[in-house]
Amino acid sequence: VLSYRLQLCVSVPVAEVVGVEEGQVEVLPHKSVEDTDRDFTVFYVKRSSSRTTSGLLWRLGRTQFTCPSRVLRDQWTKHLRTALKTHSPLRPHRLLVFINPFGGKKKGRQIYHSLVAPVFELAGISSHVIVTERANQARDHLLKKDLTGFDGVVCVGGDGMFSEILHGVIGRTQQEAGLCENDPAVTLQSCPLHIGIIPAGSTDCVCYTTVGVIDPVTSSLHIVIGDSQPLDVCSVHHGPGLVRYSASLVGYGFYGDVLAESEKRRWMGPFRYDYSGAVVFLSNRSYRGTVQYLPADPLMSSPRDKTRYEWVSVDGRFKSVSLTCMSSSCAKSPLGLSPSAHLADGTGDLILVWDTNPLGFLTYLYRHTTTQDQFDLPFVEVHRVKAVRFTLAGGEETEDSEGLHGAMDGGDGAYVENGSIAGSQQHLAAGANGQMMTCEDKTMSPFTCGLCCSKAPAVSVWNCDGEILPFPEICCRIHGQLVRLYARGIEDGTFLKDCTEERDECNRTCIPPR
Ligand SMILES: Nc1ncnc2c1ncn2[C@@H]1O[C@H](COP(=O)(O)OP(=O)(O)OP(=O)(O)O)[C@@H](O)[C@H]1O
Repeated sequence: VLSYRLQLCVSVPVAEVVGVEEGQVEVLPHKSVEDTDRDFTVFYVKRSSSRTTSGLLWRLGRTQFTCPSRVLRDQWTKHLRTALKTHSPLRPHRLLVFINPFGGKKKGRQIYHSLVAPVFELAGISSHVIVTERANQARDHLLKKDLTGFDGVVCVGGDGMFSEILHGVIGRTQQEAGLCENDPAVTLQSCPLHIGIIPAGSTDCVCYTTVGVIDPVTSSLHIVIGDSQPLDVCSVHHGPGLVRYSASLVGYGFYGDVLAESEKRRWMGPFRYDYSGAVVFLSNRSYRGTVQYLPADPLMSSPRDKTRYEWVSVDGRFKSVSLTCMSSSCAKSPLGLSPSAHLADGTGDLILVWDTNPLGFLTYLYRHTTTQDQFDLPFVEVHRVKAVRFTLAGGEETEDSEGLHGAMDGGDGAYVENGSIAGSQQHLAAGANGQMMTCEDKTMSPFTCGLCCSKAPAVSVWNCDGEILPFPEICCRIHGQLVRLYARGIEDGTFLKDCTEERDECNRTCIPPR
């Protein structure tokens, strides 16, 4: 606990002290040092509530101390630095930083050098910075190059850039562990490298969901103090192989169509999403399909309780089928696609929106922008799941997920590694081991045509974290806590609400005991 002589008292947990410097020092917005013999400056995390977002903005707080002598000053700085090392073992020392210079408003480089690098330098972090020259450069680097000595990887960019780094970090870990990523039944190894996200994209959904604000300084402070937030990841498989990993949204129907439309209109910039959303909404499409899901444990289960978790199958016509491992919130939808989804409980939320009339679907979409419950509608259902499989209606089966079924309907409800991809599919079709629900009664007769297209397509595409998957038949498995982010989830800001002085310009910090 630090205190100083004026009436003001600032309490800072050691874990939130960013650095200690001799002299009277300023770091942001510009570095200045007045080197005096008896002074030292302590930098720490200072919170302030954001009027526009749910999370708390973090700022670099700064307090100067004057000691009676230089000897005493040196004792203070030495002891404080030792305390930081002892109390914060997860603080990174060396980071690999990838900057996408073309993400969002193309300000990645500027954001990093003016707001983030000074904070890293203050915290004594050495960084190796790579400004990417092409898509997938960061992923390839992580898969192939020597990563010895790095504690973490920092992504300066948006969700697409984060996805690249996610694929690189997961792929590298499985390579080194000798595990086959193609087999959905294999339990993947969690990744030792932490990932930090400095938001510099268009949507920055993963950053918003895991930190609560889109703010480079807040994110850089989470990195330097070594915060650690585990994250579930979904692997998406098609045929005999892995297609992609997803941290936020795997969506078919509406969300797939919006992405496909917006890709055609890249020239419009970020506005293309709103425009494409309107076009797809007006085209009023819905798609037939069969969704099979493995429900998550309803209550805490024991590996010895011999409970069988059975696949559930639903068949019908859907406006959208979405699977998300996190709430997937963003500035436009502050509570997100599934507001109570957990970041790291090993489950995903499956949201089925049955075919309905346009007004009903508009209500569903609109509720994402408000605090109203978007699941409290008769044509929407949501399930907490461990795995999902989607096939086109008509009974054509693909071979992709038979291994998953075989491995995952085992007696203790746990995943069982099973090298063979064969043979356990029949029980689903026959309904012997799963529940088959045909929900024609929930399904409205199809709208064949909307305002914007003359002929409704029979099949949509999947939107996997902003990438189009052109094949409809996929199976997905949630991998609990596969990666770790330098974050801590969204902090509760209610304790700041009563403090009228805690604004950006305020020098005080009010921190409740943790
Ligand atoms: N140097 C580069 N040139 C072209 N594309 C790149 C480069 N570096 C990265 N990319 C690719 O650009 C894509 C988009 O980048 P990014 O996610 O950073 O920005 P965004 O699309 O504006 O933001 P968001 O994904 O949050 O909407 C990523 O899929 C990434 O693979």
